Amino acid sequence: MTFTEQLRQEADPIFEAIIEHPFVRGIAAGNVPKEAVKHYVKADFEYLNAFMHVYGIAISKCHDRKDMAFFSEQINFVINSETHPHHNLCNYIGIPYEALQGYPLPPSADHYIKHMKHYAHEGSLGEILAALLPCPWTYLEIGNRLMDEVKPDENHPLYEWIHFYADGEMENTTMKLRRHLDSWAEGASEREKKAMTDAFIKSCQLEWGFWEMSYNVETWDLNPKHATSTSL
Ligand SMILES: Cc1ncc(CN)c(N)n1
Repeated sequence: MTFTEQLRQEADPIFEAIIEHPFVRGIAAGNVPKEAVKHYVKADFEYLNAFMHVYGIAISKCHDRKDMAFFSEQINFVINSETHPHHNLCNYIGIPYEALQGYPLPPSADHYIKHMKHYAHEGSLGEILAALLPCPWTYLEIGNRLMDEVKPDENHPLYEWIHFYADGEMENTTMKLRRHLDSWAEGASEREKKAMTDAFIKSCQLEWGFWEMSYNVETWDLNPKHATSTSL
């Protein structure tokens, strides 16, 4: 079994919990509460900005141009393509995309980006890859599962969202990250493999937490101004 196959096996209950999450079930049924979608898009716009920052830091740790090219293509993909599913969600709730940008992150999303940035600043390239991988991998599995289950046609309000994540490009990104991490793991010590596993499992849990945060429209409980600054 490869290292990433072992990670996937260990994280299986979390992947299943994500697929069964009420927000994801709402995407399948085309009836997610609109407030939850609005909360999700606001947080996800900032989350993807942080994700690109982490890719940028990963580039600074690469020695090989092929690796640099991979991370820079991923930044390009987020900027130029991953806006499509956001536009689909914005059309669904009838709010312009621009109106949902620049908001401070709710606690669970704030935790997730700080977790990734921790590995970006303190970790090896392998630990960064492990922290990043659940982002495309969980969405790829959501997309594939919903395609199989729902077989949405163009009348489904979230057809484009589902198609986007079930598409070959997501598979491509996930496979490239997996191959990279598998080859890193071959030369890693037991201590580093444990750290990579920890980074991966926590990112999976934080993916679940992101859906939960959106569905429950999570906010900071005590709300003085300083507690809500974006801190990116
Ligand atoms: C929180 C989160 N995780 C993953 C993805 C898919 N790139 C996303 N858009 N947002």
